Amino acid sequence: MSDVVLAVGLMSGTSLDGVDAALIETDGEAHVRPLAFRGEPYSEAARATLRAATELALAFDSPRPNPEILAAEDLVTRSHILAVRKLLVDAQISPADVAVIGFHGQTIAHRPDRGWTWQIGDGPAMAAALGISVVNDLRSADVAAGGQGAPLLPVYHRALAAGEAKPLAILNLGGVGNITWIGEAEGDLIAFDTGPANGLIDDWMERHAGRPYDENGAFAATGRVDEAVLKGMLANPWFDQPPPKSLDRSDFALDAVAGLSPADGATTLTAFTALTVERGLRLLPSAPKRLIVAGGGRHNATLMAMLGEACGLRPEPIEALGWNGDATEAEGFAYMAVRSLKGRPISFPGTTGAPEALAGGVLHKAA
Ligand SMILES: Nc1ncnc2c1ncn2[C@@H]1O[C@H](COP(=O)(O)OP(=O)(O)OP(=O)(O)O)[C@@H](O)[C@H]1O
Ligand SMILES: CC(=O)N[C@H]1[C@@H]2OC[C@@H](O2)[C@@H](O)[C@@H]1O[C@H](C)C(=O)O
Repeated sequence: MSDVVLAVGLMSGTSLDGVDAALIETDGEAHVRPLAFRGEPYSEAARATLRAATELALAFDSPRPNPEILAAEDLVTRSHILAVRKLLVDAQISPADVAVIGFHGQTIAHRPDRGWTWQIGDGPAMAAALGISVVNDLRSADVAAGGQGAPLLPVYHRALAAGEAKPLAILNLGGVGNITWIGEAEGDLIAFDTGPANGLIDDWMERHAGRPYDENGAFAATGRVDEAVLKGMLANPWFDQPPPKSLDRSDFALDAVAGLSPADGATTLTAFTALTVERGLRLLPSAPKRLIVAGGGRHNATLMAMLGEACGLRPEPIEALGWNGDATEAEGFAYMAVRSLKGRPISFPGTTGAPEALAGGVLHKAA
């Protein structure tokens, strides 16, 4: 295992909750050893800046320079640089010992249908500030080749699940949900976005409860599911559309639940998320033996209970496999950066709909 290196991965997800930074030791293949993790929450002001940038970017026909977006990018870059510095101090690792940083950046608009996806974050500035090579823009090559540009985590999920019984499903419940199905045969990898995961719940909580999210699902536990509203939301033909498919955080809205009480709205949206996953499971080649859950949504007890009921499969937090579900995404981008350095693929026909297995990412070398 001579080519095992130290790599940092950085993710700022669609929930705009903060920067996740992970340090792993990996060869970009089967060897993965998580070493350290830090989550750095964004301030309210930072969240507002990022939210404004996403609203602006979504209205664009294609990515182009804009002062507000450049200011948001500067914020993203500086927050991530700080997160890496703190992570390395915690881990007592010198920057000189880190081979590469996988810098996902902040998705401000995801429009594969228009031929682009846009993650902000200045790779060259980060490489210069930290003296470590940076791989960013991990989705664009896939979209340019006709893929969805997402989800990218499946290649990491496959490495994590190497020793587990198959078929296995790994569900990521972030702002948006995505699922990875790993089959028994080599190369059996299917993945797609399932729908909004916590995104709509967070929006509802912010608007009707003055809180950024429904901690442990306590609020949703107090309401009732409005079956008629839920049925209407699930009638969206997107859920039956076969993969590949991916979403922008804003592709679903709160209109359908607008007339409900705050508690019933939270409960109905939580049930909606659970049932979108059940719809996703129907699109898989075969039923998984286990449903492993990563991402912040695994902390929502009401959502996890509803998932179990909807899917007929007990959802297990990814900790059941010995991994830290708060760190999985950031670790995944560290792993992908190492693969990128080696020219190894990070997206596949079964995951993003890429025409063939594709490498991705843009390298910015440390000076
Ligand atoms: N204790 C908790 N109880 C309920 N929900 C929680 C809890 N902790 C986190 N969450 C939910 O998880 C979300 C964050 O999850 P995560 O960090 O996985 O998303 P993300 O990475 O930003 O999104 P994406 O994966 O779509 O890019 C929060 O916005 C919140 O809704
Ligand atoms: C465009 C974009 O940033 N998509 C995210 C988002 O958040 C979850 C889901 O939607 C997934 O497709 C993706 O992130 C994960 C990390 C992925 O690419 O696997």
